[in-house]
Amino acid sequence: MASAEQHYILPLPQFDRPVRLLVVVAPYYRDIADNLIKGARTVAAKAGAEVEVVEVPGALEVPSAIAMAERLAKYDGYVALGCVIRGETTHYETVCNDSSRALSLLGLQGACIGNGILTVENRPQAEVRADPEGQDKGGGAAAAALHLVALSRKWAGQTKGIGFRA
Ligand SMILES: Nc1c(NC[C@H](O)[C@H](O)[C@H](O)CO)[nH]c(=O)[nH]c1=O
Ligand SMILES: CC(=O)[C@@H](O)COP(=O)(O)O
Repeated sequence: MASAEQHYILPLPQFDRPVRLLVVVAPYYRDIADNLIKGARTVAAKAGAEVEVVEVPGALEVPSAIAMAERLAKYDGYVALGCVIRGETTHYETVCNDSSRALSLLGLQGACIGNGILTVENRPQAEVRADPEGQDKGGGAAAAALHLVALSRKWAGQTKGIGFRA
C-alpha cells in the first residue's frame, strides 16, 4: 500500500481577539469521527480558539448545518468532519461529491471552512487519516479554518487603493 508523501504544514496563525470555531461532525462511523474531533480540538486549542461541536446524521447534512449556522449564529469559522466509505452502489459518489461541492460553494460565499470529511475506499484508510497521531485530518481541517479566519480578519475593513505603498 502506498504511504502518503510528507507535505509542508503552515505554522498556525495566532489571534489577538477570540476565535469561535464550530465543528460540524457526521458521526456515521463513531470511532473515526471521535478521532477527527480530537485532532480538531487539539489544533484549535493551540491557536487559542474556542470550539463548539454539533452532530448531524451524515456527511450530506454537514454543509446544510454550516449554512444554517452562517445565517443564524456567530462563528468565525467552521470545521467539517465525517467519513464516507465506499459501499456497493453509486451512493458513495453522491455523498462525497455533493458534500465537498456544497462546502466549497459556502467557502466561495465567504465562510471560513476546513474540510475534514474523509472519502475513502475502506476502513483502514479512514483510521490512519483520522488518527491524531497519524495523518490527523481533523487537526488539518481545523488549521485550514483558522488560516481562513486569519485572512478574513486581516482583510476585513480594508479599502482598495488606500495605505498600499508601491
Ligand atoms: N454512506 C455515508 C453517509 N450516508 C448518509 C448521508 O450522508 C445522508 O445522511 C443521508 O443520505 C440522508 O440525507 N454519510 C456519511 O457520513 N458517511 C457515509 O459513508
Ligand atoms: C458511502 C455510502 O453511501 C455507502 O456507505 C452506501 O453503501 P451502499 O452503496 O452499499 O448502499
